[in-house]
Amino acid sequence: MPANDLEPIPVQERTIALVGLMGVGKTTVGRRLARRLGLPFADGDVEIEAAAAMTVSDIFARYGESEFRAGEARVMRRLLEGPRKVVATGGGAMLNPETRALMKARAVTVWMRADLSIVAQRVQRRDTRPLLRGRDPLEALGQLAEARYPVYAGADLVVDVTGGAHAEAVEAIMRALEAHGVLESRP
Ligand SMILES: Nc1ncnc2c1ncn2[C@@H]1O[C@H](COP(=O)(O)OP(=O)(O)OP(=O)(O)O)[C@@H](O)[C@H]1O
Ligand SMILES: O=C(O)C1=C[C@@H](O)[C@@H](O)[C@H](O)C1
Ligand SMILES: [Mg+2]
Repeated sequence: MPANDLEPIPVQERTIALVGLMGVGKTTVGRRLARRLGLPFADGDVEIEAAAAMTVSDIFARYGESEFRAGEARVMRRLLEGPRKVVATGGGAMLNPETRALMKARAVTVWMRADLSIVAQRVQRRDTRPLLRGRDPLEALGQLAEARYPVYAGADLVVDVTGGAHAEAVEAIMRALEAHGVLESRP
């Protein structure tokens, strides 16, 4: 069904979709946020890996990025059409126009934004990101930021998560969700 045919849903019933660059904390913060909200958690990359029975790196290596993106769009559709949850999206998921349209209809999108220097340090911990492999992380992330920030900027909420611990990022997102009317006000 095209995204436009889906009934718009109230903000309090929407899935919370975290978007932003690789390494900004979508997975690790998203899992904690879901626990805090008492919602299920799903990770786009994990779901793609489960569907393909291979790692993101292997999908890129064997089939190329465009196949990965097609699979990513299918997984995002399933996650966004399903019950309310917190979703950590893959860093490139929001670039797909269909996924964006579904997000608009079904989710509250939260752009997690952090200084590139911090993100560059974090992504060096694991070599699981094919778009960064063999490249200077700060330079590669800078190029991705240039191309993607205008897209991420279309998110419903922008939360700066620079520097702090995971718990601080969760708090910052909770405050933004509250201000947006997604959560009941807390005392
Ligand atoms: N606020 C934070 N404080 C400390 N470490 C963090 C914070 N956010 C993320 N990290 C660490 O940075 C690394 C990358 O985080 P994470 O995997 O959650 O990012 P991601 O946005 O899901 O990236 P990807 O798009 O590659 O899946 C992890 O080692 C994580 O523990
Ligand atoms: O930013 C991206 O394009 C990517 C981010 C990761 O989450 C993975 O989806 C993959 O490594 C591609
Ligand atoms: Mg992740």
